[in-house]
Amino acid sequence: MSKISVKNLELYYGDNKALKGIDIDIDENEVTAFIGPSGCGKSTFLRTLNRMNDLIDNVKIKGEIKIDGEDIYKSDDVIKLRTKVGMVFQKPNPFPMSIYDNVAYGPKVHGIKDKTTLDKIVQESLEDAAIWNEVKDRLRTSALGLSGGQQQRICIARAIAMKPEVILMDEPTSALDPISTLKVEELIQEMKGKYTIVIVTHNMQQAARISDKTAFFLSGELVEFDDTKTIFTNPKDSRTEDYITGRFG
Ligand SMILES: Nc1ncnc2c1ncn2[C@@H]1O[C@H](COP(=O)(O)OP(=O)(O)OP(=O)(O)O)[C@@H](O)[C@H]1O
Repeated sequence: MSKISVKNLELYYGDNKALKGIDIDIDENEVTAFIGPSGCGKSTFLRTLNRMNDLIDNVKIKGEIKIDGEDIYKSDDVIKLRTKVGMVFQKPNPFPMSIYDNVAYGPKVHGIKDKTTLDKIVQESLEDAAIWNEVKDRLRTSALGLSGGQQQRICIARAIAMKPEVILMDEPTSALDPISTLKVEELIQEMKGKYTIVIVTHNMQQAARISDKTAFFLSGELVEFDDTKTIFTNPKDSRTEDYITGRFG
């Protein structure tokens, strides 16, 4: 079933047309990967899905994005949208506070004060982010003392604590070493089924390993979107084939 439905989406930064009419349906509880060369609009498109581009000056957006049938640009409740559609960034960016407070932060801002409830949310989120066992004895120490890979899983736990339905990830492993990358990839695999995950990656092997569907972007256009297996073994468009075989990009 499609969770996110995008029709003829165009985005301009000033006069620069960065997205040129994107049409895509993203299925629920799957991992969808966005690939393509630098500057093709992957991150821009990802950010439209929870209106992060609203924060950038001079951005104009046309077209339609529906999540669960609701046009997200027609609603004024951006806070509600960003609760439903969480985000994990390229560089792990934990807040300079304890591990516990990082994860409890969002729920607290949303008015949850009861300690037992917060304890439960923190534990469940850290468990879901596959990092509970590594940090359960040091919840009150600073998240900044963790390794980069652990910090990224704390950031994923922080996103999970808001009980999102969709999680957007912008190159979540590009700043991590291979072992941490593997852990985050395994985590993404475990998370699907429960969450709709959309991930931008420069790493084609990663897209092939973890995603169900892959979208290939080029110069602001969505060139091809299909099952990951098809994209990597039998693409229909010659530009997709050129890219995945390393002929450019
Ligand atoms: N904040 C911004 N202001 C103006 N132009 C921008 C901004 N962000 C991106 N762009 C432009 O939009 C186009 C698409 O950029 P975007 O970052 O979405 O591509 P990308 O595929 O994610 O690239 P990369 O893989 O290098 O991150 C580029 O031409 C870029 O210069």
